[in-house]
Amino acid sequence: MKNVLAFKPLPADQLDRIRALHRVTVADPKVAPDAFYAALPEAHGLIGASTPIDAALLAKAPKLEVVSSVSVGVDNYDQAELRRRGILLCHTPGVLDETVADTIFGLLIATSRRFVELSNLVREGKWQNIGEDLFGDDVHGKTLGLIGFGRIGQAIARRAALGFGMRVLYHARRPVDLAAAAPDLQGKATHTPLEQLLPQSDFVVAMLPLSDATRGMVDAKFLAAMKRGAIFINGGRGPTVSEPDLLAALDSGHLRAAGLDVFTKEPLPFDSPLRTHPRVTPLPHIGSATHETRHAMAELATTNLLQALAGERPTAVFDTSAA
Ligand SMILES: NC(=O)c1ccc[n+]([C@@H]2O[C@H](COP(=O)([O-])OP(=O)(O)OC[C@H]3O[C@@H](n4cnc5c(N)ncnc54)[C@H](O)[C@@H]3O)[C@@H](O)[C@H]2O)c1
Ligand SMILES: O=C(O)[C@H](O)CO
Repeated sequence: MKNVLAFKPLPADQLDRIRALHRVTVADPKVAPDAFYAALPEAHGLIGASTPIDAALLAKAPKLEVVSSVSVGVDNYDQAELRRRGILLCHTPGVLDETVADTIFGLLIATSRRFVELSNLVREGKWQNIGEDLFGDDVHGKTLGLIGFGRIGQAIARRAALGFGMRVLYHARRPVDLAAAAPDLQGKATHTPLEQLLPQSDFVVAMLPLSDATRGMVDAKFLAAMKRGAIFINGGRGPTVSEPDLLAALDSGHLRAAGLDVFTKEPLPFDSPLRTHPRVTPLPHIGSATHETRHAMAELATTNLLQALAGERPTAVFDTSAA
């Protein structure tokens, strides 16, 4: 029997799976720091999400064998320190792709058809004539530029190309072998250099992990290269975008709108201009937040944790060797 510290609540059935084999403490360091730090020195496994795990915290956990994240993104964890200490890092790729792609498509439609702004007219009793000044733009038939074309990017491309008849261009670290990875997208998504993708796209969707290479990638130069009147959506990680540069591009009228599920600082600070900007549709990082998908993520994270504690290779280990 080993010691597991759940730093976020888990569904009861997944906690039961762990409790059947190990001792479990549930303590979120932001809510119950005393209980969390009391359990940390004896913990063999950590499971949870959205809490930074840095070198100082890891130094207090000498017995740790595995950190199992209930997320696919692992930028919250000090990967180099985990590798140095020989601690496995596990995550939840794949099980959330379709749900996150649904959310991103929702943002595409909401921004282009001005759902929030026009819904507010109804709520405020201001619905009168819907004239040209309140029309939106079509989504179907337009060009989508995807920045990041991994599991989720491909699920977005599928909706765009197969469901909405869109032309799909993508930029990634390297071209994807569609015949092997996504045969249904063959001939329907084209690897395109960024400098050609940006001026051609009516919508640009960033679906990038946060790394040294992607931090601040969407800056003034990137935004200026976008087509005038285009819409920008961020579903990856907030710090991949310079928020001041995005606001400037919106205020100058170069971009028509932005849909944002992620922000540099979360929860979004009350004084952020992005919170109330009339042409920004902000969401509170809910890409994967459905009952079904969050349960599937917790289930995979639990499986990863139990496998690691049993000395088996977990289903989804994140490769920290590049850190
Ligand atoms: N909003 C949400 O709730 C939510 C949900 C899930 C994932 N995410 C974020 O989305 C990210 C992507 O998830 P995924 O499962 O599709 O990952 P993935 O690893 O399958 O795909 C990542 C893609 O980004 C590309 N990429 C990485 N670095 C790049 C660079 N420097 N330049 C250009 N392209 C680069 C890769 O080539 C790949 O195409 C996650 O890491 C996470 O941060 C957000
Ligand atoms: O990376 C992820 O899985 C999402 O952003 C949820 O945290």
